Amino acid sequence: MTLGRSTAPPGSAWFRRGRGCGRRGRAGAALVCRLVSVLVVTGTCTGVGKTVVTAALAAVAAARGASVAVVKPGQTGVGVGEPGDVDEVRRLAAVDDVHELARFPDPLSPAAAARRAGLPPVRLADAANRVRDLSGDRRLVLVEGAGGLLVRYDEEGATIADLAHEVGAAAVVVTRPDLGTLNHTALTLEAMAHRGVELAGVVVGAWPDDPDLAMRSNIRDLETIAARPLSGVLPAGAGALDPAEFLLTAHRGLAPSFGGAFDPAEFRDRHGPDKE
Ligand SMILES: Nc1ncnc2c1ncn2[C@@H]1O[C@H](COP(=O)(O)OP(=O)(O)OP(=O)(O)O)[C@@H](O)[C@H]1O
Ligand SMILES: C[C@H](N)[C@H](N)CCCCCC(=O)O
Ligand SMILES: [Mg+2]
Repeated sequence: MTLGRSTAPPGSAWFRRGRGCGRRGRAGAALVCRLVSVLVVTGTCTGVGKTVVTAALAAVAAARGASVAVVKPGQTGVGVGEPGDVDEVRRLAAVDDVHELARFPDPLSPAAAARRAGLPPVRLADAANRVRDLSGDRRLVLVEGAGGLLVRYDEEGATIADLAHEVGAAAVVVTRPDLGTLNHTALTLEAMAHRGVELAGVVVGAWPDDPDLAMRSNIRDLETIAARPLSGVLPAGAGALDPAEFLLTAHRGLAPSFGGAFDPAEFRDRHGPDKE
C-alpha cells in the first residue's frame, strides 16, 4: 500500500468506481479512478501496541492529505464514558473520523464480554458493511481488532481474520520485540495464510531504549518468519507523545509503504545482536 502516490499499491488497495475520472471504459462509462485502502490492524496478542500503530498509520496518512477513518468493531474492558482505543487514536493522530461499533465493559474477548453483559455480540458482517460504506469516500480505512487474530467476536467464532477476508483487506501484524514473539508471530502469520488474509507488514509496537539480547536477535528472525523486512518499529513511549511529536515518531517508525521513512536495514544494523 502506498499512500498519496500515484503508483498502484499491492494487495490491500483497489480502485473504486467514481465520478470525474475522465477515462472511459468499453461501454463509455466513467472508469474507476480513486484508490482506496482498507487495512486491518491485528496483533500477536492484546497489549502489543495495535492502538499506537493504528494511530501512527492514521497520523502519517492524514499528514499526507489522505482522508482516514478508523474503526474498532468491538471495544472491551472500557466502561461507559471512558476513552476507548478510537479516542486514543483521535488524541494521538488528530483524526476525528473514528468509529467504535460496540462496547462491552469487561476486559475479555468481545464474545465473552458480550455474553457476560447479556448483550448481543458484535456482528462482524455488519462491521464489514460499515467498513465498505466508509471506504466509499475515504482514502484509507483502518480497522483495529481486539487482542490477537483469532479472538472471537461471537459464539459462532467469527474473528477479525474473517472480517479482513470478507472486505479483502490486508492485515498489519503488530508484535512484541521480546522473547516469545517469534512463536506468536509465526502462528499469527500461518493462521492468516490459512485464511487467505494478505500480510501488509509486521510492525514492532514498542521498542525499548535498552533492548536485551533476545530483542536484538529477534529483528532478523521476525524478518525471516515474515519473509520480508520489518514494516516499522515504534519506540516505547510513543503513546505518551503529543500529536506533533507523535507524527514525527510515526513517520520515522513506519516504512515507506505506509508513508513513512523507516529503513529496516539501518534499524537491523544499528540494533542487531552484535551491536550490544
Ligand atoms: N509504542 C508505545 N508507546 C507507548 N505506550 C505503548 C506503546 N505501545 C503500547 N503502549 C502501551 O501499552 C499498552 C497496550 O498498548 P495498546 O493499547 O496499543 O495495545 P493493543 O494491542 O491495542 O491492545 P488491545 O487488544 O487492548 O486493543 C497501552 O497502555 C499503551 O499505552
Ligand atoms: C481487554 C483487552 N484489552 C482487549 N480489548 C481484549 C483482549 C481479548 C484477548 C482474549 C484472548 O486472547 O485470550
Ligand atoms: Mg488497542
